[in-house]
Amino acid sequence: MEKPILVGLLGLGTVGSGVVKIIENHQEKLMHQVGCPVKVKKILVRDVHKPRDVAVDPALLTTSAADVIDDPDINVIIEVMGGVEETKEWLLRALRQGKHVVTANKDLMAVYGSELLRVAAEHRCDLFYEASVAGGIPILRSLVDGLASDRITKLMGIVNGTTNYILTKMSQNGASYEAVLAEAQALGFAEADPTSDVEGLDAARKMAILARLGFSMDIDLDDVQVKGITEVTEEDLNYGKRLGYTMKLIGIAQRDGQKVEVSVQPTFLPDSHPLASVHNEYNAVYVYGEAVGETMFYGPGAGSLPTATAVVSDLVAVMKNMRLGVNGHSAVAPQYEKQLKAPAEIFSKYFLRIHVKDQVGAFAKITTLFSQRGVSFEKILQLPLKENGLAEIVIVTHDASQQDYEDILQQLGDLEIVERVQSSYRVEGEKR
Ligand SMILES: NC(=O)c1ccc[n+]([C@@H]2O[C@H](COP(=O)([O-])OP(=O)(O)OC[C@H]3O[C@@H](n4cnc5c(N)ncnc54)[C@H](O)[C@@H]3O)[C@@H](O)[C@H]2O)c1
Ligand SMILES: N[C@@H](CCO)C(=O)O
Repeated sequence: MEKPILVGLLGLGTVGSGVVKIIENHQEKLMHQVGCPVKVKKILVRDVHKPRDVAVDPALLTTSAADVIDDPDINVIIEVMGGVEETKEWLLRALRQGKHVVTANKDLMAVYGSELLRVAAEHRCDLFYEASVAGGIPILRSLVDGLASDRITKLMGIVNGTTNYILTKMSQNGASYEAVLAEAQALGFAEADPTSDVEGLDAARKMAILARLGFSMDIDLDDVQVKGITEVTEEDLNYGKRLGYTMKLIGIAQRDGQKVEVSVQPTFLPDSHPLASVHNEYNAVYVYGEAVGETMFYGPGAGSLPTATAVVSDLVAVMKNMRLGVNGHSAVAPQYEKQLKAPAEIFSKYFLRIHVKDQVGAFAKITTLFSQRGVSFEKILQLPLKENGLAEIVIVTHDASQQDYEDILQQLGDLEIVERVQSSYRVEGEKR
């Protein structure tokens, strides 16, 4: 029998347990694909005595990272422990010793991906990170290989399972935000600190990775405009329903000419849009290519086994490369210089909900602000409020530039008749 490929695992939590299960349960298939057995040789954990939901030989467990990273027999390091600074140092150490790396860590790849990929190439090592974006959906490989011949112009996706789970349950069952977040944590979708899920940062990291690959530009996390779902209310979701919209946390990366925009924000989509029917922890990424047109990739975006599938598929890719002797080509330097759009160059429709004093002429003052900027209304609702002398106005605009819209919002806030701006969201996915 051929010598086995030996794997070192960093982390044995939700994803790590799934990785161990898949490597054990699919041994025959892996063997068929790569022609030799695959064995987990060492696993880094924090507590060797902790009960686990996967059976592992206690002799494999260690609390010393060096036992895994510096083991000369280990060929591939699988990093599923999370963290950024220390994790980066450990992975650099592994790469410099000629070990291939597979990681599910978008926090790391969004910030240090370019550096890690460069060091991997210098040492003729593979560094794959399919699981870092959209869990079980093979979206990175689809962009890099499947759509390699096309020019991608837009990526639009639901790339965070936790927030999609929360928005789905809030809107379908009227469940409370806190209760559903706790459910998502119990189901293993949420990050150890779910702030990065609900405040949009997790999705922003994934969009930075997607945009970098899709547009072949050095997009940084700081280039992504981010807004999370913490301020989304039941009233907003209900108004959306009345207007035929579904609320989703949407990542958008769009290229017009040489200029790009990348953002993550709660967004209203028409109910008929394919992304509107992506529910619970499922993810989907819409990819528009100049030649291919529209494609959509759909699947589970989080969870133990779906994510582990992507990790182990990366492991298979590393092993196939090892057999062919072609490791170390996973990094392709960006082809284009990054050019970000200015706010005056970013266009969309907007949903706006404001509370105004129910007085003669109030509405005219509001419409004047919009018309001065050349922004027209597509839909308007006005309802009296229980609160004394106030009315609620809901507006959906036609296309407006982000610059014009932000200026209007600021001027609305200064109007004496406007009590408060309740909420404001981008509206996407309608024919322009
Ligand atoms: N859970 C998912 O659905 C999912 C999906 C895609 C990507 N990811 C990513 O995969 C990684 C792991 O996620 P998870 O959900 O399995 O997290 P987890 O918290 O369930 O597991 C991480 C494990 O690593 C261990 N660990 C962390 N630092 C360690 C250290 N210094 N030494 C020893 N052990 C350490 C923790 O004790 C924990 O058991 C993260 O980067 C996450 O963003 C998770
Ligand atoms: N917390 C992440 C895990 C998958 O990356 C999510 O909810 O999508």
